[in-house]
Amino acid sequence: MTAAIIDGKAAAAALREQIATEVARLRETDDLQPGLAVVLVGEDPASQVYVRNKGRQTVEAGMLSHTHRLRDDTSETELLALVADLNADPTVHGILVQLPLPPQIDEQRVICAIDPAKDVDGFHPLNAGALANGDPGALAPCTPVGCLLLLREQFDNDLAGQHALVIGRSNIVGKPMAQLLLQESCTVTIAHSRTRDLPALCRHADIVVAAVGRPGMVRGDWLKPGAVVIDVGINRLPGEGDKARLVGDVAFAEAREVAGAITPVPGGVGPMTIACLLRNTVVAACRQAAVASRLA
Ligand SMILES: NC(=O)C1=CN([C@@H]2O[C@H](COP(=O)(O)OP(=O)(O)OC[C@H]3O[C@@H](n4cnc5c(N)ncnc54)[C@H](OP(=O)(O)O)[C@@H]3O)[C@@H](O)[C@H]2O)C=CC1
Ligand SMILES: Nc1nc(=O)c2c([nH]1)NC[C@@H]1CN(c3ccc(C(=O)N[C@@H](CCC(=O)O)C(=O)O)cc3)C=[N+]21
Repeated sequence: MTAAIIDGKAAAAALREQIATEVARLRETDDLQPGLAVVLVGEDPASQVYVRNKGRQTVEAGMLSHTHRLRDDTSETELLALVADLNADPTVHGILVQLPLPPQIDEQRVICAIDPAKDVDGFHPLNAGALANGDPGALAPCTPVGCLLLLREQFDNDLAGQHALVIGRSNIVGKPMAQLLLQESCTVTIAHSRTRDLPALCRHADIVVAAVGRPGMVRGDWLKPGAVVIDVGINRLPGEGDKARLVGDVAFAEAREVAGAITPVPGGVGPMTIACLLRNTVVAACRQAAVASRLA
């Protein structure tokens, strides 16, 4: 079997189209222009690319984009002061502080300082708790929501009863992914670095979401034939000349021979993450302005 390739780039473009339509309507009828502030501390090249793409796509959707670039040696106090300013700024409806942060800054303290209503990453404990409670209004983390939208499309919106294996248990991807799949009535297994016999677990899974950060870790012969594979991993390997080559956490060529459908890297989950960030920003803006949204 050769797997269908799940086109995240196209799905993300379609979602951004819907978002742009909704933003145009909000600006016209409610005089509301959703605004997203992105804060980048330091100069990690991958983060720079990501932050640039976000800024561009925010503007293309008709929204306001505020980008704050801070030095690598920024103190926690300085960053918390900026977050407080953004919390108080009525033109900012969504705040994203790019992770990871340099070691002198306590990430949890910064995440907790963001107004939960503006926490479009869905990382604040209040939003994480709302997601765990199954609150449909929770602002949920963008990457797992993007994965879920791709999965729903594969399963005609009915994931009930599917065996889902999530590899990785971070607060950003693995844990919220598991919560969302559970909410869809999947039977969910969460694997991590201490999991025993991951290949055997994987062979039982109808859905595999790999969010590990290890290039090509999930092998073709780990997969149940026909499984749907969502590859969250973004790993940069040395490529031709000084260009990096992006690869996922799944050995793509092998997996393609066994899986029913698989996301590529790049062009899979990554573009969906940004589209979902824009969507969360519109939803957050509508709530802050007490205006009905047609997106949520
Ligand atoms: N496409 C996108 O939009 C995004 C992509 N990413 C990418 O996804 C990947 C994961 O990101 P993130 O969740 O932040 O990463 P973390 O490093 O925070 O988490 C990695 C997880 O993988 C687990 N793990 C590590 N080694 C193994 C192993 N050998 N077997 C099983 N599990 C293992 C770890 O287990 P333990 O907890 O035991 O240490 C941990 O839970 C990265 O490549 C990242 O770049 C991230 C965010 C967005
Ligand atoms: N507060 C916070 N929120 C995040 O959501 C967050 C973060 N910090 N830190 C870093 C990770 C990583 N992440 C990506 C998003 C999009 C692509 C993406 O668009 N990738 C393109 C390729 C882009 C390229 O060429 O580098 C693709 O996969 O096709 C990648 C990675 C969000 N993250």
